[in-house]
Amino acid sequence: MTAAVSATLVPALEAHDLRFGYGERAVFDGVGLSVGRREIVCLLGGSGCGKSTLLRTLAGLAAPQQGTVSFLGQPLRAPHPRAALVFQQPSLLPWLDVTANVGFGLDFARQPATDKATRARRIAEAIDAVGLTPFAHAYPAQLSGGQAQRVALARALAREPELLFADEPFSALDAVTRAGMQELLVELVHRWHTAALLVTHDIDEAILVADRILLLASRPGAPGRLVREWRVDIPRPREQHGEAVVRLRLDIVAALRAAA
Ligand SMILES: Nc1ncnc2c1ncn2[C@@H]1O[C@H](COP(=O)(O)OP(=O)(O)OP(=O)(O)O)[C@@H](O)[C@H]1O
Repeated sequence: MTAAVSATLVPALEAHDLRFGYGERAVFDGVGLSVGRREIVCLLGGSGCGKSTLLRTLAGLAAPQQGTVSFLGQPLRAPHPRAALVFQQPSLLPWLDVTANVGFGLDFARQPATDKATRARRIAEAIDAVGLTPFAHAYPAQLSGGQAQRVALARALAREPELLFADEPFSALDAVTRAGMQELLVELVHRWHTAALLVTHDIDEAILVADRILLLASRPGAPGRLVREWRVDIPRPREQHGEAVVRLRLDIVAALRAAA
């Protein structure tokens, strides 16, 4: 087998037996998962079960007290330059316009150096992909919440990541904007040939977006654990009221109740 072929078999992300806690209290324990190349995995769970903490640990922002995380087959001990993050708040710099905010994503520590032309191309392509070319020189205060989150997405994509970590990226948006952003995310992940790990508490969002759903749940006082997994083979675009979607939603609701 050639090196190129074997490299494609290495998952984007792999974690084994992870534990993280504050003091004596474990937030999650015994967590193992993987995200394949170009795969969209949703980490679904109720409020407070440890989703964000797990995402931070998987992204190298928090060190696990037990277990290992590998990114592209290598142990991960700090945020990886080929990974990008999007959070609930777009966290744009108010004194920079859209182009400069997207470019800022290329200036983070440990990003590979890019020449001026490549940098400009990557920024322009990412802004175009999220439909904001007419706003390329607008400032954050001139953007709607949905547009600001598009800039955050463009800032992540301009880095050409192997894996996009997203923590409830659309939960602050209205329902219509949110539906559009979910479709856009799937389209961009496919177009950029990246993988994505999306944290959400929204069952419908997980079903509409994911290739695979992992359910994280915790009983009161107990650490969060991955309790179920679903492969979502429903063809896209997925209809919210389609038979397969409704059936999967019922199954997830039942699993959430059983885990509570
Ligand atoms: N800095 C901290 N110190 C102590 N406990 C914390 C800290 N950060 C989070 N926690 C606790 O860890 C648990 C998991 O929090 P986390 O934010 O990961 O959950 P979540 O599933 O993402 O919740 P939500 O969906 O409401 O954002 C919660 O009980 C929270 O109170």
